[in-house]
Amino acid sequence: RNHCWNSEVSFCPHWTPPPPPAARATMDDERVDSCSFSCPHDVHTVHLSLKLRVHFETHVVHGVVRLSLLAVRDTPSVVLDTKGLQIKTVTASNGPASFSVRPAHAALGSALEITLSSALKRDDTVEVKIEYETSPSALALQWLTPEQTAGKKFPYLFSQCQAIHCRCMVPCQDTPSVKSTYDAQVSVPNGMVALMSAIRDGSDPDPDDALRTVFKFKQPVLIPSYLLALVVGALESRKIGPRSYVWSEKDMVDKAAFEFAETEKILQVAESLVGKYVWCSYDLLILPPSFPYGGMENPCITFVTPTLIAGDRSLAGVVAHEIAHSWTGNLVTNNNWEHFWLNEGHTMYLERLICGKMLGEPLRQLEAIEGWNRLKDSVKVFGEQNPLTNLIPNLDGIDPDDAFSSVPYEKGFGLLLHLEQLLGGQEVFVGFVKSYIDKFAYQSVTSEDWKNHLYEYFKDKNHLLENVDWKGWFYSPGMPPVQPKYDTSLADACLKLVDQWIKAGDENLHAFGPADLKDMHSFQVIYFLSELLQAQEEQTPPPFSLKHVQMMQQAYNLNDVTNYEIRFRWLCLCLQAKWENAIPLALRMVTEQGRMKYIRPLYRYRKNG
Ligand SMILES: CC/C=C\C/C=C\C[C@@H](O)/C=C/C=C/C=C\[C@@H](O)CCCC(=O)O
Ligand SMILES: [Zn+2]
Repeated sequence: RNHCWNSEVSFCPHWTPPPPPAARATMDDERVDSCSFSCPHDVHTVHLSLKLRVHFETHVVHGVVRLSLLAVRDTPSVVLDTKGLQIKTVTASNGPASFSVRPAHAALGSALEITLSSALKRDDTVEVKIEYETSPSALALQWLTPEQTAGKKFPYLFSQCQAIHCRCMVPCQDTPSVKSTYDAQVSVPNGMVALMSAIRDGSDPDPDDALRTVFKFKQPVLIPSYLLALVVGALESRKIGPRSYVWSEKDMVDKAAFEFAETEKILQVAESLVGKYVWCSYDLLILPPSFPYGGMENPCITFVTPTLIAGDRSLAGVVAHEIAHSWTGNLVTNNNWEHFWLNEGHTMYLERLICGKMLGEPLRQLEAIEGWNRLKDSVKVFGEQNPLTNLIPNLDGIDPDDAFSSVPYEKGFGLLLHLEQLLGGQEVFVGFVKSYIDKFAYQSVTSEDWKNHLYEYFKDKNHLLENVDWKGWFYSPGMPPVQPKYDTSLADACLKLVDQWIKAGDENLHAFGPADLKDMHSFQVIYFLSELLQAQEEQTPPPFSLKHVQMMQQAYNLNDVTNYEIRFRWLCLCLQAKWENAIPLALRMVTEQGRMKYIRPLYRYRKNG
């Protein structure tokens, strides 16, 4: 049941990766990535070859990286991104090289400038080899002691490179405007397994240390640096489909295999919408509870939070999201982080299309309605005049982590749903999305590239596109200029129950009971609570009293619900109504897992008293 790592050495034996595109013409305008010091106008990293040794005793990764570089114009030097790295040696294949590490920027780290002995002419190639060490405080790397793991016997390490943390792990061009293939060898203590965002390519005893094992990987598909990923731990696997395994520590792996058993079906639905999956394998890694996100779309192995394990597969929508990223984000990539909505808005759109195909269109519509509430929450937290609520924000001098919110996801989705309704419906608009993916696959694009293709694809409907308030959608803060229309057939029952609760006086709260929710899908319960929260925060005075919350617990026993999406909204409602009994439950939720989507809002209630 637990396959031997080596027995899957050639997991994709007959798979030939797609040919990379012809190198895109050098960008005419000096479009820069304000989050990177590297110079994509000078050179492009075509391939990285990594040799990493993971040292748990010091929380350091020792690395040797060989960067294969292609000059896209004449240049005497190469500039890479680093953060907290100790650069030991730098050599170049075209002769002696010197290097200097520039003073550090708080968020962006330090530029590593490499001066070559002979300048590069356009189309020249050169290999630069760098020996370095990471810092124990590298933001990209989360180290766990054995006590912090489920098994308690081995330590654990996982990476999170999106958006600009790869530079803490490898000196590189840490910008999504550059895409490279990679191969890697990772040496770890015996008894532990290393996995990367790549195809597994076997493992061998470490020739330099009998107490270590070397795991090998290859990623022949072009990826941006933020999709480089590494995990090392006492990992086991279970096969869940012809091209998929789940990986986790022993105690979680069987539950994960059940929870994500529909992965292959989701992959096939996605392929039916937007074409062939080019990454060969699709595995899922269930991380320890401290993982800060619902999922991260690392190629070949999506990283997910254990909070998705609801026991009834009801939270697999995140897996649909991460699978969708195999096309939007990982194949067609935002050129820089100001165009992040291209990654996330299209992926939300595909995620909800998959939901509609698998669970029915009414549920896609309900997810869309709930998403509008998510967008309202983010606009409220940032402030409706905050330029970070623009769909395309200016990130000069801003750390992308500080700009992160539901805006690129839900304002981006809202624009695409609006265009679907404007331009002829779902089947028509999915045709555009597939055409956008086919045109820009393996490339990095801006919103201008996307918009030009939209106008080209719908050349007979440009009169409709001319009426779209592009400035309002792209470059204005706050809520969008237009709200899409929705099929409210599933939402209506939720809104009716909300209305009943809000209108019920304290004296007749006994009218409510478990039958109210019995026939509701979990998405409807989530939306019911979401709407109650909206009412609490939008109405003065808040319509939901402490008595209401206490009676709702009596009617529905939501304290015992384990579905994190429901539990999170319920505890927010309890804290909003200042029910002190909820405080220990909320403290348990913010300490037993690290997903920021849940932790940040719950702590805001503490701050607001
Ligand atoms: C305008 C913002 C521009 C760039 C931000 C990019 C990355 C921010 C960095 O914090 C990384 C984010 C990673 C997100 C990963 C998964 C999310 O899709 C899920 C988030 C919500 C959840 O937990 O489900
Ligand atoms: Zn995403």
